[in-house]
Amino acid sequence: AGAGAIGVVMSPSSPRHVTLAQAREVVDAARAVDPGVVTVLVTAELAVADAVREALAAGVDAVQLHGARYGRADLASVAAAGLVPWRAVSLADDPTPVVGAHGEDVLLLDAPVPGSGETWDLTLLGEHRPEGRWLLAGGLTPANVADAVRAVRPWGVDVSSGVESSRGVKDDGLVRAFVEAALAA
Ligand SMILES: O=C(O)c1ccccc1N[C@@H]1O[C@H](COP(=O)(O)O)[C@@H](O)[C@H]1O
Repeated sequence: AGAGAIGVVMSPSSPRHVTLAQAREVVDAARAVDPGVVTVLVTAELAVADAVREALAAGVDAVQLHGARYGRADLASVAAAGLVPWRAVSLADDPTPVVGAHGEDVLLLDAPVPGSGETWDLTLLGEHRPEGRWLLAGGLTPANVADAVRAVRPWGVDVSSGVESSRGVKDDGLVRAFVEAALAA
């Protein structure tokens, strides 16, 4: 649909959790369509050593670690394995977010519960809107993504629930509508 990156969720309690074989299949399929697409292993639960092992086996480019449980040492472990570290937090975890503050290449600002489809109050960012490579996430949909982009001007956006027909099932039309709205904003 024109997205610059795709994620495979490896977080056992998520309805989107995939096996290694499924992750490889998704990554290979995405690259067949767009060899330049960035592929990301997404987790809020795996120990970093497990996330790195699965990421290398799946052949992804980056690892997106969600939540305050992951710190600088975890992001360093990702980088040491030759993978690109992405840090994902809510403002409750990090009220004054700065890209790279924990060694991440990309910072993602999300609602408190990742993958919940819940929005959060973007005005809370106030004067602490990050600069550089940061992604906005949390309850984005084809209907609200343009307003959100115009409000806080992120480097990019990320979505999961808002492009699904039912929980855990992506909808091709919604994905296309989301990317179109985001790129036009
Ligand atoms: O989608 C999940 O189930 C998930 C599980 C564990 C960590 C992250 C997860 N998703 C990420 O959550 C945000 C926002 O999702 P939503 O659009 O609000 O549903 C996004 O970064 C997803 O990659």
